[in-house]
Amino acid sequence: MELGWLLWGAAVLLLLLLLHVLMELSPAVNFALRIGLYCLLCVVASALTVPACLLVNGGRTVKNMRIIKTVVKTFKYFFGLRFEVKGLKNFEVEGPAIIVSNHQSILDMMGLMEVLPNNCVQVGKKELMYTGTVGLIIYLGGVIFINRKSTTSAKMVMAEVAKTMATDNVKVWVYPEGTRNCTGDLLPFKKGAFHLAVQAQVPVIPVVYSSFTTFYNPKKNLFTSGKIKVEVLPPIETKGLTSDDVSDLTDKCFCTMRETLFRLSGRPSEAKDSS
Ligand SMILES: CCCCCCCCCCCCCCCC(=O)SCCNC(=O)CCNC(=O)[C@H](O)C(C)(C)COP(=O)(O)OP(=O)(O)OC[C@H]1O[C@@H](n2cnc3c(N)ncnc32)[C@H](O)[C@@H]1OP(=O)(O)O
Ligand SMILES: CCCCCCCC/C=C\CCCCCCCC(=O)OC[C@@H](O)COP(=O)(O)O
Repeated sequence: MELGWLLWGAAVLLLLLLLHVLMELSPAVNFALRIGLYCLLCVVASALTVPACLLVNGGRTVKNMRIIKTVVKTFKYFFGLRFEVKGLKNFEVEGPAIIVSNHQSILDMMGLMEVLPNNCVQVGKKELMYTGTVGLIIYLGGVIFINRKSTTSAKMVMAEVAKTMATDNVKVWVYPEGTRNCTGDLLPFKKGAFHLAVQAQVPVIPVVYSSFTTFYNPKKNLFTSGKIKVEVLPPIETKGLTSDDVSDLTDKCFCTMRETLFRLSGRPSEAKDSS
């Protein structure tokens, strides 16, 4: 029996050693293992968090986001990631708001939870519902699912949100690029978030994460430890704006966020070029 355990121990040690050597030798293996670990963490942590959410809050509610946030905030230690956050006070607006931020990777869930204010749900693509335990925890957290392939149906869901966010007093977090983009720049913004803000007459709060490109690049199999600067910018008021003003509001927010992204990522000259 004792010899059996000893052999198991030796086998596990050997496996860990082999993985370590492979990770040192091959960036592709290193990248795959680190991303694999992230996905595994999400799946396992979700499986453990689902019962906690059900026991504490009974079902699908934004209150579950507090529990999810507490769990996800520990993930950064596994990957040697650090966040430097500024401007959290800008979240302290009276009542609901639309929060918009840049979206670089699935790793963004760590940055999201690092700063997520209370009573805040995200808008997510409906495909996320079918990611097993992760889909279940996202559902329980109250995420609003949209079908990106159908503008009509996405608009209907968001119009409904515009009606309920005041009564429910929730903030809504939208990634206006509409997809992940890890180029160090922003994609042109979709307008849904800004229509929502104007329809509900609530402020837009931009949040900008510095570029991941120095420590994370799937094309180059790069994923090391790193520091992410996060800035919560002052709210942009929408009181009195109408649907005719949505394009200007979108452009204004885009320019402010792009300038901030370049500043945080150490690219000040390009920020000047874009203005
Ligand atoms: C414990 C362990 C846990 C582990 C883990 C936990 C994680 C727990 C957190 C999970 C968090 C998930 C986070 C997911 C993150 C994503 O899934 S990101 C992807 C999904 N999100 C989005 O796509 C949001 C951004 N997209 C939009 O807002 C888009 O505008 C829409 C609504 C989808 C529409 O798409 P589109 O048709 O391609 O876009 P767009 O060109 O803007 O609109 C077309 C026309 O419709 C108009 N329009 C658009 N929206 C509207 C509107 N609402 N009203 C009126 N007109 C409108 C536009 O003005 C435009 O007309 P024109 O101005 O050109 O005449
Ligand atoms: C029974 C089915 C089993 C399926 C197992 C799937 C396992 C998935 C495991 C881990 C995934 C962790 C994902 C955390 C949530 C990430 C949210 C996110 O970043 O979604 C991407 C979305 O914003 C934009 O998508 P695209 O860039 O347009 O694409």
